[in-house]
Formats: sequence, structure tokens, C-alpha cells
Amino acid sequence: MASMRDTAIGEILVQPDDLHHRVRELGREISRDYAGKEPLLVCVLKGAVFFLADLMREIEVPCEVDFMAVASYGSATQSSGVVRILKDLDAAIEGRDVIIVEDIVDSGLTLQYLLRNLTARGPASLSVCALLTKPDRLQVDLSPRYVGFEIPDRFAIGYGLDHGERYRNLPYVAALKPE
Ligand SMILES: O=P(O)(O)OC[C@H]1O[C@H](OP(=O)(O)OP(=O)(O)O)[C@H](O)[C@@H]1O
Ligand code: HPA
Ligand SMILES: [Mg+2]
Repeated sequence: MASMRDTAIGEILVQPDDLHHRVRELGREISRDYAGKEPLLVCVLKGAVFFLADLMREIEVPCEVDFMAVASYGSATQSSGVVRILKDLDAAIEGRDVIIVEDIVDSGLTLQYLLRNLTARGPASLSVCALLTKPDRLQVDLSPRYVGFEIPDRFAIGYGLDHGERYRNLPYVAALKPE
């Protein structure tokens, strides 16, 4: 775990206990909504891996997971919306009940791209479960069906979220301290 003395770690936005409880609630909601179905969770690498692993263990209906890696270009704390697939899903999703699992929806441009791309593959249904959203930064007209927490317009790190690949291992979500 990165040291608490690391000067780049600012104010804590979501405490470990709150993450744990909310992830459990989301798992219950999904289990209820998908009763009788067998959803496919599509985890967007890398940040969502941590959320996915905790969420999936709170889901009580049979479910599967597949992974997709995408890259968006731009400065370190901003995504450009130009999205490129680095790793595609292993299997077809036609006819499947798909849930996209994201760690954060910031501008929404990555998610907008993913929704268009996956819709074109003919899933039976497609929904989004995002741990975090930043309502003040959203640039597109979409709203995930499942949201963990709404956070202020701060660059977030921890619980999967990185800055330059660091801080993913923090057990809480914090704001990156401005330089
Ligand atoms: O709403 P947006 O402004 O498009 O930003 C959200 C996207 O940015 C982050 O991924 P990132 O490209 O940092 O990849 P990572 O998960 O590997 O860190 C995050 O996991 C989302 O996929
Ligand atoms: O606030 C954020 N933190 C980490 N990665 C991100 N990608 C988009 N927004 C963020
Ligand atoms: Mg990142």
C-alpha cells in the first residue's frame, strides 16, 4: 500500500467502509434486477478490476466476466475521447445480458464509445455499473443504471484509479493533490 505520507495523496473522498457497503448494495441490486438471467460483466481494464472483483462476489445470480482494454489519449488527467481498443473481448456478446463495469465516468467519452461499440454487437441488453461519476464533468448525455458514488470535480486516485499508473492499490478513493 502506498504510504499515507505520500504528498500527492490529498483529501479522502470515499472511505474503505463506505466502498465496501456500497459495493454490497450494488451487488444486491444487480442480483435482484437480473434474477433468472446470467449476466456477462464486461470489465474495462485496468482501473475497474478492483471494483469488478469486489462487486462480482456480491452478485448472487450466475454471472461471467470478460475484459476489454481501451486507451484514450490526452494529458495525464484528461481523456480525449479518441478511444482505441487495445484488447477486445474474448467472446461474442450477441444475445447476452451485458453489464459494463467501470471504475469512473468522468467526461463520459470512454463510456459513450463503449456503449456504441458494444450495442453494435447485438447484446440482449446493455447496462452500465460505474463505481464513481463526476456529474460536473460529464460531456455526454448518458447516465449509468448503477452508480456507486457521485464525486466532485477532482482527479481521483485509489481503489483501482491511477495517476501515471500509481495509487491503484490504495484501499480508499482520494483526491490527487494539485501540484
Ligand atoms: O469518462 P472519461 O473522461 O472517458 O474517463 C473515464 C475513463 O478513464 C479511465 O481509464 P484510463 O484511460 O485511465 O485507463 P486505466 O483504467 O487503465 O487507468 C477510467 O477507467 C475510464 O475508463
Ligand atoms: O479522476 C480520475 N482519476 C483517475 N483516472 C481517471 N480517468 C478519468 N478520470 C479519472
Ligand atoms: Mg488511468
